[in-house]
Amino acid sequence: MTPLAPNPWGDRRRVRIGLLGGSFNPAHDGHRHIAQLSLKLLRLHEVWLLVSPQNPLKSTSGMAALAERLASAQAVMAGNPRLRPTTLETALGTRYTADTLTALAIRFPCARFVWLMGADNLAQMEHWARWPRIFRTVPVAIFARGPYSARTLATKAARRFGRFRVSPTRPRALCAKRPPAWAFLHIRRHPASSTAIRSRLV
Ligand SMILES: Nc1ncnc2c1ncn2[C@@H]1O[C@H](COP(=O)(O)OP(=O)(O)OP(=O)(O)O)[C@@H](O)[C@H]1O
Ligand SMILES: O=C(O)c1ccc[n+]([C@@H]2O[C@H](COP(=O)([O-])O)[C@@H](O)[C@H]2O)c1
Repeated sequence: MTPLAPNPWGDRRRVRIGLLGGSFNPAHDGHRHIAQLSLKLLRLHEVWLLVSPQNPLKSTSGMAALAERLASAQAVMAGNPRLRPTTLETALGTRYTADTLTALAIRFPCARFVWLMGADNLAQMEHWARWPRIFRTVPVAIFARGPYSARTLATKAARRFGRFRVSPTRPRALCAKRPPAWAFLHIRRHPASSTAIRSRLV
């Protein structure tokens, strides 16, 4: 994909795109698991992986180069052209998710975006820059992960937008919802984590 082509679809269809932001340091099967489930459960046309130039809340120490993390995402997503690793945040010059979503909405007016993330990220989202704007810009799908699920539903972000939570039994309706709208999806959990992979490498 040419990341900043004005309209990759060339028509006025509202294409449904899931955005999976991450460090991908490195990418793993847990990422592929939720990306594939997103295509299916949310009826998405594509998932774009946004390989982050640098998570503002993570240390730069031990963070592999962007090109290396992109290559790992390409390797893990290989074989499914609807799962697209990108460096869109670098191209857009954005670092914070709230800014990325605003920039993408302007750049791709024919797309309907939905933000995808694991339950661990919902738990720390209250520390993200201008995080309520994320909920007001796009629908959000949160995937069960490890031990986080029960605990995250009690966190600040979940409570603040609690009344906008939609039923997880109809996830495909999420994309068409006007934000704020979010769903917690009780999927089969996948145990993979980049931290565990890195610890095996040293
Ligand atoms: N096994 C998994 N199950 C569900 N969601 C996951 C899983 N692994 C990663 N994610 C989600 O994918 C996104 C990107 O994750 P990230 O690249 O930080 O991987 P990670 O394994 O969480 O990394 P690290 O261990 O370095 O924090 C985040 O929203 C994260 O919650
Ligand atoms: O916008 C922020 O303040 C912010 C703070 C922490 C994480 N994020 C985003 O959350 C996504 C997941 O990050 P990570 O490092 O947990 O894979 C990724 O797209 C980051 O850019 C965003």
